[in-house]
Amino acid sequence: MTIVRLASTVASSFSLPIEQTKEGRQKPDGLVFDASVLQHRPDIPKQFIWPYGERPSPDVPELPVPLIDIGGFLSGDPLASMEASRLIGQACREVGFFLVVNHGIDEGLISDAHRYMDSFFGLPLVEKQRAQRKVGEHCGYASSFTGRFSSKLPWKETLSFQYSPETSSSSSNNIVEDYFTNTMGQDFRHSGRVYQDYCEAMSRLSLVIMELLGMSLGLDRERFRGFFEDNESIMRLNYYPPCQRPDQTLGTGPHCDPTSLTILHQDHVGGLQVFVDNEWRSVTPNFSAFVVNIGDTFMALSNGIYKSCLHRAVVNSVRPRKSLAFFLCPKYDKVVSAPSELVDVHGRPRIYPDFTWTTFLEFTQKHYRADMNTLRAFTNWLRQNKPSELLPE
Ligand SMILES: C=C1C[C@]23C[C@@]1(O)CC[C@H]2[C@]1(C)CCC[C@@](C)(C(=O)O)[C@H]1[C@@H]3C(=O)O
Ligand SMILES: O=C(O)CCC(=O)C(=O)O
Ligand SMILES: [Fe+2]
Repeated sequence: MTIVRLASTVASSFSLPIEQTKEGRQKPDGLVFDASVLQHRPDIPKQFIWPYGERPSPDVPELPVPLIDIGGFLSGDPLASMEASRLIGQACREVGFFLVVNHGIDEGLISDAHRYMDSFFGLPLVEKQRAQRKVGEHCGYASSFTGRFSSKLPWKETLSFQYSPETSSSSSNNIVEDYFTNTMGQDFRHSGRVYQDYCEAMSRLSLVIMELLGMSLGLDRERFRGFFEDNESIMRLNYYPPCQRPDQTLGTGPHCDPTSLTILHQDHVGGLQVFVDNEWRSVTPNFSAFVVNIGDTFMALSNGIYKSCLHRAVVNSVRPRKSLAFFLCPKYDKVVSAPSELVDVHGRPRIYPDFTWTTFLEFTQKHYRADMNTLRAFTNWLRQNKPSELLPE
């Protein structure tokens, strides 16, 4: 048995809601992902070994991801805005992934956000565990998800935290900065500030993209912007340590994001792959661009017109890889329901039942491990369970 390190206080406090409900498995042994040890091991623990059919292939062709220049839209140029929304519409109907350039976000802020990831993930495991993610919660430090799943573990460590912007009805907030100091101590005030600023920039950018998405669907540009203005989003720092058997494992398994819109920034290493036309394709790193993709919640909001696309991340044996993922999510109790303008056009009925992000998030944390079928499984689950406040009889 390959137990790398037993940390009884942490491991024994885990329960396995997802594995128990979905696959009926038992609690796994006390495997704890200590990257400083595991990254050098020529044999990897069996829980990280993925089945043959799901392992990464060595030569993956590059995906030509559409490059959307939003500089003209930001400066109010009507022709450039129409062109940007047309290209976004095309990308979202076809694949659901695109790159955004000329976004106006300070490169220094992006570099700092990457740099402070090195500081956090470079800490000894016990220190990172001060921010340990608890069972059933989606925020905090997670290493390989040993507490939630017993097989096909992802080769990564993550730190996730909540972000919601200051709105006219909320008092000024330092939600991210406070999270860092409350969980990690005063020494983390500066990194907390960097991620607070980064989240604010991401939230603003996501609202701009929401305007373009609305326009591209023939709606008022304020429609989706207004819906997400009071977003309750998730920021996630993904750190993928080197792995001596990158051919046997995955950094993040195949999934569609259950969230609404993801704005990802990957470092120079590379590892993001998207499943298009029945094959995996890699997305080449571009430091001056953000990779944007539609998530399941926006797919439902667009009545299935825009696609949430399957993707994953692979690891390598030499260099750690970092990515910053901002997951735009609606305010928890807002009802996600496609606007009537997108229903019954071109013979397309309303495809998804109404739901709230609270219910969908809970589904992914307690009942279902996000994969390529999350939205369909959630829809079926909703129809069977019928939360009375959400579904008509
Ligand atoms: C709501 C969420 C669940 C996951 C994080 C996220 O904020 C968005 C995507 C989800 C995830 C990344 C999809 C792949 C599987 C997963 C377990 C992971 O590898 O991290 C997912 C996240 C989760 O914590 O359930
Ligand atoms: O690290 C990456 O490139 C992708 C990560 C991802 O898909 C996710 O966190 O949802
Ligand atoms: Fe993802």
